[in-house]
Amino acid sequence: MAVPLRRLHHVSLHVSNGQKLAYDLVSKYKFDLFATRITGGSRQVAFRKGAAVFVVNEKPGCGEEEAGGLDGVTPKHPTGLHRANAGRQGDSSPSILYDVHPRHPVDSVSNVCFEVEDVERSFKVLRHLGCRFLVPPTTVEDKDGAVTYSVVKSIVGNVCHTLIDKTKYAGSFLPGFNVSERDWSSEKEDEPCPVTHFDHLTYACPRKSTHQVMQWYEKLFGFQRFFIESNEDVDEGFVVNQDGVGLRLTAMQYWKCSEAGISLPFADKKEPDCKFVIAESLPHQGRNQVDTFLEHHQAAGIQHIGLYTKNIVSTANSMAEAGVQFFSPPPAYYTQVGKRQEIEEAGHDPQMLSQHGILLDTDLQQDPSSQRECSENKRYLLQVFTKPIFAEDTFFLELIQRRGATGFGEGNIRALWRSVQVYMENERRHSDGEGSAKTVQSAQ
Ligand SMILES: O=C(O)C(=O)Cc1ccc(O)cc1
Ligand SMILES: [Fe+2]
Repeated sequence: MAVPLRRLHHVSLHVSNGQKLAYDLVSKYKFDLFATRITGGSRQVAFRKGAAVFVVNEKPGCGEEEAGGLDGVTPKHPTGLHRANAGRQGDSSPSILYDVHPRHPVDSVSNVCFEVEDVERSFKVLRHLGCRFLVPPTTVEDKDGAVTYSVVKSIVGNVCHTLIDKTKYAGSFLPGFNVSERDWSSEKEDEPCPVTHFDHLTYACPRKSTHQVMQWYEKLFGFQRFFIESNEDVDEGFVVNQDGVGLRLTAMQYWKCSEAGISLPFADKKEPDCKFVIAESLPHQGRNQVDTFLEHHQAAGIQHIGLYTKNIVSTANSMAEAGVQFFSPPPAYYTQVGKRQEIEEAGHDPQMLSQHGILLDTDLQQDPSSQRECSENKRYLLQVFTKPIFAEDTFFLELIQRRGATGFGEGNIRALWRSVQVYMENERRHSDGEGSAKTVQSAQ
């Protein structure tokens, strides 16, 4: 039996320069810094935008090992599964909570933390199914109650999952963190960046690994296949093989309220949570974004995260004004007769979309269940992709606004790839000219 997931709680990043990323997340991507945990051994800082929460962990200095990251938890308690009060500041405080210090050589987004019903039980079930745990069930307390967590290695590269049970915790984030006083629940009406949650998370994986990854998530966490396109082949997935793009995409999702019928205080009906996309490259198609990621990241892993926004134009505008760089397709994209009409029929202005490289794809599938909200029965989605956010050409963010369309647009993927190629070509020319070894930097 799979372990049911309640919801995605946060995504954590491990970087060498936490201050730089904190600055970028707040000043450029408009996230709010809302919780910190700063000890002698580490800095953990949490940022939120709606329900999208990132925890940035600064990598400890050289020489510290993975086990050192758990200091005080596993080594001192090799058999005991509980360790109360670890969150209280003091000598016994572990250097990192709710995660491990990875030994990954480059900055990486490596932990997706899920809330589960029962961490002890999940641990037993998953261990029985062959999972490797980096942290056994561990309890952390503060004045607002207790949280139990455990960290399991996933089948994808350096990705881990923290499983967390917050049912006995009344605080607003996690024990051990100092949370700022502001009321984060209220949503501002005139919010220029209305990002509400993580829409999807995309893994870059080696060729032919998709089935194994899908099976792992199905068997262990009850994920279900989600067809990106109605005529998608079950085995082949959604294949984009045109214009020099050679990608195989397969998507899966889970439900916030599990099949087991658990009643949740925050979700009274079943609804899909964040989708997971597995991307692998097709052979003999030349370079592509997935291979670039695998090379620079030195492992399979989280290639990008789609942030759901209610207004992509305003979100992209305000992020761009603050210095975020987006990939833009060639200007001809917005003047092609078909695309221009498609954009206008969707009620958008091609000129506005072109300013920041926003792409639009219309979904022509017939699915009466989601046509209500769309004009003229057309479902579409708008996407825009940022340039990589770390020093290496690896992880990037995406903004996505959906109008009925639940999948991903093939046209958008091809347009994105063209933009990346133009960008890489310019970078190459630039670095050849300047004799610099630098690859991609999000600039400013
Ligand atoms: O379209 C999307 O948002 C996806 O997430 C699919 C995808 C996967 C990998 C790429 O390199 C580009 C696009
Ligand atoms: Fe995406």
